[in-house]
Amino acid sequence: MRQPLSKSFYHAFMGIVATIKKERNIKIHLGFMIAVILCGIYFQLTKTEWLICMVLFGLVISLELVNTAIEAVVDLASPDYHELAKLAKDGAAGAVLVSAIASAIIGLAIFIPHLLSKL
Ligand SMILES: Nc1ncnc2c1ncn2[C@@H]1O[C@H](COP(=O)(O)OP(=O)(O)OP(=O)(O)O)[C@@H](O)[C@H]1O
Repeated sequence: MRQPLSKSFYHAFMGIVATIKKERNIKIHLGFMIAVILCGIYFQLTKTEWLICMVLFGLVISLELVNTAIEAVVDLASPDYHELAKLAKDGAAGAVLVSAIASAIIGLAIFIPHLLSKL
């Protein structure tokens, strides 16, 4: 059944809120995000650098939301140990890890030159 667009947005927003409440990892990512924004303001990042940061924030947070959704579905479908459940959970967690490592490397490439220019 189709639901109004405003209701879809409401459910999507509540999904984000529920994940933030439930998952420790997304809180850590949000903490890093706030730290990067504060550092970005301090170092006066260029427009392109801000856009790159925004894409990376979106990527990591989105993957964390998908990871939590996969964990919930796996717990529902396979409460007992199963190799496929393990593959699904570990693969989803791996996707978050890959995006976080890539973001950290790109973040360092953006911030280190700004840091050096201040010395
Ligand atoms: N039903 C299952 N079958 C097989 N392995 C599982 C199952 N549930 C969890 N695991 C294994 O245990 C690991 C931890 O899962 P668990 O659900 O306890 O934590 P998590 O919710 O994935 O972790 P976090 O909340 O920190 O992201 C998984 O990555 C997976 O390797």
